[in-house]
Amino acid sequence: MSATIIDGFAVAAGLREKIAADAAALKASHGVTPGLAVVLVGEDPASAVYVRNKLKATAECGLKSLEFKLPAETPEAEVLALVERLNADPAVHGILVQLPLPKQIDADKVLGLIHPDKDVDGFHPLNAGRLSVGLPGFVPCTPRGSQILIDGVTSDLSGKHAVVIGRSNIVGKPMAQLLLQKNATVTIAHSRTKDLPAVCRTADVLVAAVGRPLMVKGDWIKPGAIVIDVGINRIEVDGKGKIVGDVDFDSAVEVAGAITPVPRGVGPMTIACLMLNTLDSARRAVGAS
Ligand SMILES: NC(=O)C1=CN([C@@H]2O[C@H](COP(=O)(O)OP(=O)(O)OC[C@H]3O[C@@H](n4cnc5c(N)ncnc54)[C@H](OP(=O)(O)O)[C@@H]3O)[C@@H](O)[C@H]2O)C=CC1
Ligand SMILES: Nc1nc(=O)c2c([nH]1)NC[C@@H]1CN(c3ccc(C(=O)N[C@@H](CCC(=O)O)C(=O)O)cc3)C=[N+]21
Ligand SMILES: [Mg+2]
Repeated sequence: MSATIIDGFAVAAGLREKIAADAAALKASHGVTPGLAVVLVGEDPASAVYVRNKLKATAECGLKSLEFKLPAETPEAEVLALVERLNADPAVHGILVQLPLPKQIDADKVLGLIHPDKDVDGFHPLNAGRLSVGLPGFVPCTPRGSQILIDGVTSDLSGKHAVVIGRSNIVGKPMAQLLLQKNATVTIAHSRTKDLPAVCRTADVLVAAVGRPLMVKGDWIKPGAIVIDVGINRIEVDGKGKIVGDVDFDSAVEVAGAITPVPRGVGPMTIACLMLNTLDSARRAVGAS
């Protein structure tokens, strides 16, 4: 038996179409175009791909994007000043500071300065707190997009065991919060977890957000489980660069019930949810929601 392959690329395209229609309606009713500011410090080649995909998606959805490319050696104070300027700019509804930041810059300081009402990444501690206590706020894009894909293949997570591998503030922890809201029984695994394969084998839903290429093997997976592969890893195969996930897709697809590929799985959903958060932010700013 081979798993259903979850087409994140297609789901994301559908989402972008809906966002484009809603953005056009907001423009007609309130004369406002949702604006997203992306701040990129340094020349990380992986970041460049994401930034390019974001620009494409904003154009497709009829959103305005403002790009700020700063040299790698930019002092922290300058990044903080830019964030303050964007906080004060009424044409900017969303601010995204691409991570990782160069080492002279304290990421927590920068993320904490982004106005929580413009925090479309959902990384500000206020939005993280809101998610954890069940108040409305911005939900981080990757977990939000992953949850949409999970909802597409199962309507009831109640009492199901969900295992999230990874406990980062940007993926693992908020993913666990969303699954908990759906009444799943949630386990968060990480680098100190003992016998990770055995823990994974008990998962009805397995989310891998680790950053270790092809780590999760087919024999770690419970037959029929939903497998969401968040990992984006660049590796060399026969001297050629290739992107793979944290899941060994070829062995996992034989065991899982449904699985996301990499690329064209979670990645495009992250970007679509960023557009969604930016649209939501603009709606709130003009009192249209
Ligand atoms: N598709 C998308 O849109 C996105 C993809 N990504 C990708 O997702 C992956 C995870 O990203 P991110 O959360 O930022 O990564 P982090 O490096 O911040 O976190 C990785 C987590 O994995 C855990 N971990 C590391 N090694 C192991 C191991 N051998 N066994 C079990 N757990 C382990 C770490 O544990 P500990 O806490 O103990 O160190 C940590 O909690 C990356 O590949 C990244 O590129 C990220 C964001 C968006
Ligand atoms: N402040 C901040 N917010 C982020 O959301 C953020 C970040 N920093 N830093 C880096 C990670 C990673 N990330 C991805 C976004 C899109 C794809 C994506 O479009 N992936 C496509 C193409 C992959 C490719 O060709 O490289 C796919 O999986 O099909 C992947 C990964 C967002 N991140
Ligand atoms: Mg993907």
